[in-house]
Amino acid sequence: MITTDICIIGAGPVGLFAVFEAGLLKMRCHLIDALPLVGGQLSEIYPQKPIYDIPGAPGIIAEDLIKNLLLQIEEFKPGFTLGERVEELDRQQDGSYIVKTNEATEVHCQVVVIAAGLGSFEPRKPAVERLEHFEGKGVHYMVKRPEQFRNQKIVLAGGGDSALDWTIFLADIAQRVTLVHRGETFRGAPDSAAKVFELAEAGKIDLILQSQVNSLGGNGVLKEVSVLGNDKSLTSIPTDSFIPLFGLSPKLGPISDWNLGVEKSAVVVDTVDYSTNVERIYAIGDINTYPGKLKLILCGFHEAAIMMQSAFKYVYPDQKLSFKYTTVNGVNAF
Ligand SMILES: Cc1cc2nc3c(=O)[nH]c(=O)nc-3n(C[C@H](O)[C@H](O)[C@H](O)COP(=O)(O)OP(=O)(O)OC[C@H]3O[C@@H](n4cnc5c(N)ncnc54)[C@H](O)[C@@H]3O)c2cc1C
Repeated sequence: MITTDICIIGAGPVGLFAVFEAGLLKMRCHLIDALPLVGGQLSEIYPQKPIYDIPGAPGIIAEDLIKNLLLQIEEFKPGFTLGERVEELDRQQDGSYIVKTNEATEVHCQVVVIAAGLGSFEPRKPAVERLEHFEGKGVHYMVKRPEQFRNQKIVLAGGGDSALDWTIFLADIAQRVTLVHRGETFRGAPDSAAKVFELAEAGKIDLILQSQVNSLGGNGVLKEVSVLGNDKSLTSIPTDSFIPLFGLSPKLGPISDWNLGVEKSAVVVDTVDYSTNVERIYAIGDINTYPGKLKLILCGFHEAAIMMQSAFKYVYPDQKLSFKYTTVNGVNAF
């Protein structure tokens, strides 16, 4: 059995930064993630996307932010169990917990921090004939490595931020990008929508509005998509890759069995310290909800700092916590 002070479920950006905040208070952490790699959505969904709203790190590429977070917590020597999903929390008589995974790993801890993001997230799949048949043979639900699309003919579908951002990004490296959207206007950021219209007007991409991709064709690998217009017209587009981007459907998974307050697939927390309704269990980052919640990385970082100050009392019940600034470079490890 692994023994630690704080067990963090989810090694996304927020779970990783929580290790730093715990470390400043001399609390040890062990992280568990269902994915085989750390970084959460940043590693799994958009490793190459620039992030513009991290204070002091303008335009940082997602995977670089994760590398930096790992560097920042290195001195606190966190433990990692990757590729295993937390299934069960077992409360002990003294109030501590044993956290159990699907691979029978057990972690004994004083405090549980749920930093599980979207839970077990799955892409929303549109109703397109033969979509699943071409998965891995031309159909991609995420853009993990944009380079793989270099010089390809690509069709994207969707009207949100992901569809707009990737249309703009891939326009520079693909042979041809076509964006298909069922509406006339986009749900995504107005700036990105304006840029997409600009690219279409300049002839750099093809924009097909008021239409939907309705079937895929090819022999073994994807060769074409067929697009059905609202006016019932049918167009066939030669395609190497089809990327439907209709968001992720959050699934709480085992978290919904832990007697926590849950609203709209998120864990309800107290905004004083991001604690849940169950003592010694906190929830931070995208997984939690409270009035005014914003699902942003920097909000999760803030929650981690506040939450660790509150958790201190369970790890060091005999000590009084006094707030200090981090003024020393190189905090001692344990
Ligand atoms: C395309 C896109 C672009 C974005 N751009 C920005 C941006 O520019 N700026 C910004 O601030 N935010 C952005 N976001 C949002 C940002 O990615 C999230 O706010 C952030 O990832 C939340 O971090 P997190 O650590 O809470 O959760 P996540 O990154 O979701 O990580 C949670 C981890 O928990 C794991 N997990 C879940 N359940 C279990 C379980 N039972 N057992 C073990 N592990 C589990 C998951 O596998 C996952 O790795 C973007 C999101 C998307 C999809």
